[in-house]
Amino acid sequence: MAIATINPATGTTVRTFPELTEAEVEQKIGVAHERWRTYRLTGFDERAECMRAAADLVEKEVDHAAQLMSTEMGKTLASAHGEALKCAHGMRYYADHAAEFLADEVLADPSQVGAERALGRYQPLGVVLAAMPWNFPMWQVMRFAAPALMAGNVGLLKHASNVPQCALYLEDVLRRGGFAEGCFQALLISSGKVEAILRDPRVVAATLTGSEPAGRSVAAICGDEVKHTVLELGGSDPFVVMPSADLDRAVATAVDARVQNNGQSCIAAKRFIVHTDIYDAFTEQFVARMRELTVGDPFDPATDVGPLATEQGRADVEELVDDAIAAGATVLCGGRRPDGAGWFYPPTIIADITRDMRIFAEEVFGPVASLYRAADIEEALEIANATTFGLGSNAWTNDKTEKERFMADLYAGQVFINGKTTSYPELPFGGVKRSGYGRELSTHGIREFCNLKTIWMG
Ligand SMILES: O=CCCC(=O)O
Repeated sequence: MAIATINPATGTTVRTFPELTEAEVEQKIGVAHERWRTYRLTGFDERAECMRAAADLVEKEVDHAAQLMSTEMGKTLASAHGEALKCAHGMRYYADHAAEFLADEVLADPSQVGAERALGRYQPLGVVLAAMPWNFPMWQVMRFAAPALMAGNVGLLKHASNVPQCALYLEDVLRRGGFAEGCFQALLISSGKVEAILRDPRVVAATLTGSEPAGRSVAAICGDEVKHTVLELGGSDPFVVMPSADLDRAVATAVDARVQNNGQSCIAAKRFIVHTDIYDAFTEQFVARMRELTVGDPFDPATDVGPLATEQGRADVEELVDDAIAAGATVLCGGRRPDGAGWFYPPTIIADITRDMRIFAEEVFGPVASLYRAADIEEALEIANATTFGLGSNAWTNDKTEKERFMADLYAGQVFINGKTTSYPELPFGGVKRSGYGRELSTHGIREFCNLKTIWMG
């Protein structure tokens, strides 16, 4: 795939970028490695000062940052604004808390291990490669970069090929914030160049947010090299609605959760599992609200749902929907692409899904909701967990016992009760099963790329 800004609302190529040569990549890895040798010795205060200065710049330049995101991948301008501000919040969060999260863990009674003093110390690992996706082109990167830099690591970014300007902006804003040359570099390369980087001894670890095949490939190479990885690989999140739920709130959140980011979020609710007693009432309102949404230009404030980010992405969504229809599923709204330019796809709800349909098992990365009827909580949980993914999950109920059941038995990295699954710097983020492993954000995210060194002094 060419490295280019292609406006998904029109399909026109706005700007292309030459791919780095192998020699240029080699030079950048060298710069990163050299930089790390001194950067690792800087203190938290110095790093925090740069991080806060960069956060100030992101806030000041929020309009520009948002414009880049909407142009490159089609999210609505309002959501792009929100994403840029979320980056600034995450940057400040780690600037404020890194020292506390990475403080020495001193053994209160060192005599237990025959020492005068014993402790665990978090030290940076070195040069880390981040392979990041286009769907949250700034937030996904910054939630790696902020903790990694605050911990004393340096970063190389292999961003998705359709968001090069976002990648270059982030490199630039961190440098202008005061991070020295080489602390964070964007590599404009195709995925074919990633293996050599992962195998380079100067690159010590990798984090990837993206597809399952991409994650498998990075994990296999890093496994071969015995290098640490964190993987966040999509999901097919369940959204269970029980009879005691506040139906209006559940429906409003269902719509928002499914069409957020034009339907392209790994933690978007994708499978709506509704108790039979309220199935008809929920469905009627859900369909009505999905139909009301305005699909169009992401720069128009009236737009709720912009285009899908890539032509291939829309073709993938269409293929899953068409496969379900051909096998007997019912389309309650949407289901057909509009005529005209751009990679638009309408908010869609599909019912009567059977387990042999691809849509039952695969992640739909577009504004398409799959609807299921459950006779009781056992069946709801069974359907919810009948997936190879395990990223986020949602349950709507006001019954105390049911809340406990969902917290205990939804097999996922995150369970949100009566609310939309959302990432927060303050909470761990990650999955189980084929949604990946390791955690981003919170205290856990910053520790992922640290060597917890045991120190024993006699
Ligand atoms: O696409 C993955 C989730 C992104 C987020 O909301 O943090």
